[in-house]
Amino acid sequence: MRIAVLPGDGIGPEIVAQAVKVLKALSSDGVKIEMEEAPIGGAGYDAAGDPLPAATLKLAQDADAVLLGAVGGWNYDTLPRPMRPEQGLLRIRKELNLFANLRPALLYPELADASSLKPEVVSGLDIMIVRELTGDIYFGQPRGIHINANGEREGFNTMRYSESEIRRIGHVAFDIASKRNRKVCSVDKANVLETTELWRQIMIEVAKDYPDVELSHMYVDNAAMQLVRAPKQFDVIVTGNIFGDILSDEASMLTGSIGMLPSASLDSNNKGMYEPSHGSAPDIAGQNIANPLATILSAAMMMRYTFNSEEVAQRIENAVKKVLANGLRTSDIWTEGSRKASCSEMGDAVVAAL
Ligand SMILES: NC(=O)c1ccc[n+]([C@@H]2O[C@H](COP(=O)([O-])OP(=O)(O)OC[C@H]3O[C@@H](n4cnc5c(N)ncnc54)[C@H](O)[C@@H]3O)[C@@H](O)[C@H]2O)c1
Ligand SMILES: CC(C)[C@H](C(=O)O)[C@@H](O)C(=O)O
Ligand SMILES: [Mg+2]
Repeated sequence: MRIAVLPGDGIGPEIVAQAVKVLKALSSDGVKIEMEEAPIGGAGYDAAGDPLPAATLKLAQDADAVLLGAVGGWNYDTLPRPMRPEQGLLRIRKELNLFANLRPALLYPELADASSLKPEVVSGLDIMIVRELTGDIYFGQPRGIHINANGEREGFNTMRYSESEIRRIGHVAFDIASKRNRKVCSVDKANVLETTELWRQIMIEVAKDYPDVELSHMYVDNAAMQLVRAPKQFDVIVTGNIFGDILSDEASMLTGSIGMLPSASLDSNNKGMYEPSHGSAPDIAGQNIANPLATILSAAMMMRYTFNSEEVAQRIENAVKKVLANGLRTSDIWTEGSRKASCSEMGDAVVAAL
């Protein structure tokens, strides 16, 4: 297993170091893993004047999988847009054709008291959010800020999806639902936006190939409300890039913290990049207090999706469960009666539990 390790910025290096510890522990147990590190985001800009240095992209292209921390930081916000850390992330997703972003919102029973919702509303929660990742308003042209006919500045972006882009993410969602509880909820804003009216039409077409999977549709504003009212009604949610970005952060709080939500970003051959759903958390960077579990659980997803090793994936997930069951918590998921752990202590505990 050749893994490109891209720690990035802020808490990125702190949380990635914990996932690397876990991978090294597996490696010393006979799983063959080679890892090589490279800078991305602000670290890429600092090292090579580019948030996605050519050497980093090459390393990622040559690897079987990529482990990424997070990118971004306040000191980069005034750079010209192409130089900003977030552009490095968007470019690597596009370059590697990682169109399918899987964000599982799963409540570990031990964290029921850390969830933003009452235990009876969230217990047993297991939702898979399938977010399209290489299209939508993120990439649509034209975009920019120009002077309009009234002589004032005007900002504009274009929400755009082609039929084939919608179809391929639809198939990913239905394939996943076939192996779960056979329900896909497609989230759109078809009452207002043509792009998502097409989205809905294509989802209905894709559903014809999956007679045992039930398709429903929901407007995104209602979906945001339903996620906190009755989240267990969902099995698989499929949605576009921008709605998926927002809904997955919302769903993370049902699981206790944004620090618990892993992700896999896959191409059509399950080559993938694995990263927590959260960002570089500049407000807590450098303090060794970030929750590394989303990153460690992303490494488990890497074993499952790219390396086809369900057994190793479950070993990592079971180790996380064990640590939580033992009452260890980083500050974001800490509740009365549990023991507070730093980022590195949490990583050490998962390694010990392996
Ligand atoms: N995939 C990515 O690399 C990614 C994702 C989101 C945001 N960002 C970037 O990160 C920077 C900060 O963005 P933001 O503040 O909006 O979002 P964020 O996710 O970085 O942080 C939001 C809040 O959640 C907390 N948090 C996040 N991860 C945590 C963890 N593992 N443990 C404990 N607490 C955690 C932070 O401390 C903060 O209070 C920006 O530059 C943004 O563009 C990057
Ligand atoms: C940093 C940003 C480009 C990114 C996104 O919007 O996709 C982040 O919020 C995420 O969820 O991975
Ligand atoms: Mg996001």
